[in-house]
Amino acid sequence: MPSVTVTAPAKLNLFLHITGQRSDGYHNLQTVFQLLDYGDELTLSARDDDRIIINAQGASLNDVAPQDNLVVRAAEALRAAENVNKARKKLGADISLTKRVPTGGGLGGGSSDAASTLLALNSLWSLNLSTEALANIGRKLGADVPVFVRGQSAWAEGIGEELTPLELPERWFLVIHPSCHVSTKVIFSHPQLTRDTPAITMAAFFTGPTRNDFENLVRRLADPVDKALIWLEKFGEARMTGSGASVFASFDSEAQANRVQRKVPSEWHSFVARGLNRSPVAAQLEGLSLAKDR
Ligand SMILES: C[C@](O)(CO)[C@H](O)COP(=O)(O)OP(=O)(O)OC[C@H]1O[C@@H](n2ccc(N)nc2=O)[C@H](O)[C@@H]1O
Ligand SMILES: Nc1ncnc2c1ncn2[C@@H]1O[C@H](COP(=O)(O)OP(=O)(O)OP(=O)(O)O)[C@@H](O)[C@H]1O
Repeated sequence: MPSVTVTAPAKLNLFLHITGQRSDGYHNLQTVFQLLDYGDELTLSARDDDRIIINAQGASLNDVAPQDNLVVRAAEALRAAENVNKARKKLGADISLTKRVPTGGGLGGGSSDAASTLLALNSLWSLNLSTEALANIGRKLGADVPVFVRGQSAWAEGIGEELTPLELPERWFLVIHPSCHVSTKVIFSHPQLTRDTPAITMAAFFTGPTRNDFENLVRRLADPVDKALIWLEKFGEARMTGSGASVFASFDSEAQANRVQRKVPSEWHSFVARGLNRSPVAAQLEGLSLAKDR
């Protein structure tokens, strides 16, 4: 059975404005997704029966049952999709997941795992679904899945699914995950969340002031996030990503980011990553297509 190893890159939200709330409760946003060269790793192979078996290793997935893992939910959603010919063959897979991205960190780790699973199984199962079809399946698993399916850093509007690819300047990021978890659902439904930031243009992102609308609220609710931001602000402009709890600052070079990382207090998890305009997943899957053609 052919197998393939793919990355599931993490993301940062370089800014995040909440511009309104829809009648279904979801919030309209403006954000820039910056993909990172740091992520989880998945190795997948097709099975000749219809079982989907996950073997997850690494940090912080202890409380997630296998059937709730976004990897398994993505595989099941893919084979249940309308445009998949179910009569053709058994669609099963063995999937091993190595987690590196802190869970619930605003780094999109679970969403990226789901997207990489959709992309890899589309190829391994020879389904030939379009990127558009995969992004639509992904959207039902999480608002952040489509950007990872499309695989490019992007300007996003709507609930995060209206994407315009961006070429961002090359930067290095120091990301700190203070040891606390912020629930996306809880923070989105908080009565004190700012939900009426006026929309800006894409050009204003590059030139004007922006912020993360969750940040002030999360700082008040989660002391470790406040402490991490105060610490990181000594070295540059520090900001929270997504709905928290991770915070980041950007640097011109890897050496500068590494120098600051060496000073990070030991109670916080941290990593240094380069910003990517393109996800490595498409290139990783090209190798699989070539092997299948041989
Ligand atoms: C904060 C961000 O990470 C920014 O990139 C995303 O908007 C969140 O994306 P996500 O983690 O994939 O979130 P989902 O799993 O889709 O949603 C979790 C919960 O957050 C709320 N939610 C999410 C996205 C959104 N635009 N508005 C919302 O109100 C909903 O109550 C939803 O039930
Ligand atoms: N493979 C997975 N990796 C991480 N979390 C998973 C996975 N499968 C299910 N989950 C569940 O999804 C929740 C969200 O995880 P994730 O790491 O994507 O959050 P996040 O980084 O805050 O995401 P976002 O920035 O999209 O809000 C976790 O708390 C966990 O219970």
